[in-house]
Amino acid sequence: MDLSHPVHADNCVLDPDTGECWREPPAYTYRDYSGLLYLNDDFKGGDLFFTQPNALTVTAQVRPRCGRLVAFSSGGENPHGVWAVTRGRRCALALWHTWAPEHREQEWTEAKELLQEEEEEEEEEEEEEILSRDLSPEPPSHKLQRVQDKAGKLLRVREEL
Ligand SMILES: O=C(O)CCC(=O)C(=O)O
Ligand SMILES: [Fe+2]
Repeated sequence: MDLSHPVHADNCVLDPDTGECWREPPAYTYRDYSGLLYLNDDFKGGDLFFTQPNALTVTAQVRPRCGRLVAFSSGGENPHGVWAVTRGRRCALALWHTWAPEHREQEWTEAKELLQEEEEEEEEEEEEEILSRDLSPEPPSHKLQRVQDKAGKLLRVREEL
């Protein structure tokens, strides 16, 4: 087989003899999802293909087209390679997504914290409002009870007195 990119998995070391894929260095073990964005199609050969863990049996093939994006999970379940480019130049942008917290972007963390703060403030305001209603001189016709639902969101359950 003449290949531009040998068969591999993106986050583990593939052993085609056993079909196992070792999630250890030198593999980029923190990769969770892979994306390939193709930037041109004026070349010959260079199709992306997926195989079974034996690295031989081709299960799917994708022709790069300008603007085509291929996405797949990065593990041993997706061994893939690239056939030889026989004419022209093939341009592609490889992208990887990780859930690993140590690779989290600082801005992402900050935005998440800001949103969390805002949510907590809103909850506090709501709580104060409910308390002040309960303390009002007129006898309340309803008692508001707060219940924490599974997703952690606050639900108000009106309980008739
Ligand atoms: O260029 C492609 O189609 C595949 C590249 C790839 O598999 C990789 O960079 O890990
Ligand atoms: Fe890859």
